[in-house]
Amino acid sequence: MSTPTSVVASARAARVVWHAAANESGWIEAAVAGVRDALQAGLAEADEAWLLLSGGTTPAPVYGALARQALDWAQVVVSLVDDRDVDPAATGSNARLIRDTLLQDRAASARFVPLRESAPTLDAAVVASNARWPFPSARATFAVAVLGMGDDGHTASLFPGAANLDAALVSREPYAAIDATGCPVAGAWTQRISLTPSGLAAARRRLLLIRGADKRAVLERALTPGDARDAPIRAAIDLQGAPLDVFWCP
Ligand SMILES: O=C(O)[C@H](O)[C@@H](O)[C@H](O)[C@H](O)COP(=O)(O)O
Repeated sequence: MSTPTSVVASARAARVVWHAAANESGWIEAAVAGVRDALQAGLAEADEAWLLLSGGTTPAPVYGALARQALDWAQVVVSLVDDRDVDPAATGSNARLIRDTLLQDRAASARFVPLRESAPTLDAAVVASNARWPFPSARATFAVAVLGMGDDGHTASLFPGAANLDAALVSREPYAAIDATGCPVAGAWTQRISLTPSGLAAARRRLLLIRGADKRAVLERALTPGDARDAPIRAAIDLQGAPLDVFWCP
């Protein structure tokens, strides 16, 4: 017997906690507090707390403010939710974004584990990242993942319409290669390495940073019944464990 639409919609809505701020400074403060609290919880139970970050144009001010937080950064491992198949010094590199924003100030003492640089080719980088994946672990916890979302409902580099999206959505590996050729929101960076829902499921906390009315509407639509292939953010919303903490401002 199929589940009534209203039940699916309310089930998804219950998997999201909204943290709406009136302005950018309030949004930054709330998001930084969310990440800091998740890292501190992770450090309270393990020697190492992992923080996986997304790229894009939205999170930089949050990462810059986070870098100034008084945390035991030497016990934090920073890695990526996804990256593009570009040189680490290129403007489109998420690794470069993290180096330029988060790995400064107090957070400079964190260990950084980039994705794309770990091997000569994208496919080899996916193999290396999956081989290196430490979770579950007795000494490290995947404390928090910071996600973004595009206007097409993608998160990480899980783009609707991507050739290998279906396989990535059901993969048991933490990372997958994504060919986002033909996906408008991917822009010039069509070849990607991305966390899969399996990889994201290992995170104790998952935070989504979005801004503006358009993205709020995209997320509200994603809370209605429908397939994650049409709005891959649904794969993050539907994960078991802690609900998705959404930090939004106009
Ligand atoms: O590599 C990337 O592009 C990101 O990891 C991606 O998941 C990003 O978070 C969204 O595309 C939102 O990007 P904006 O913040 O630029 O809208």
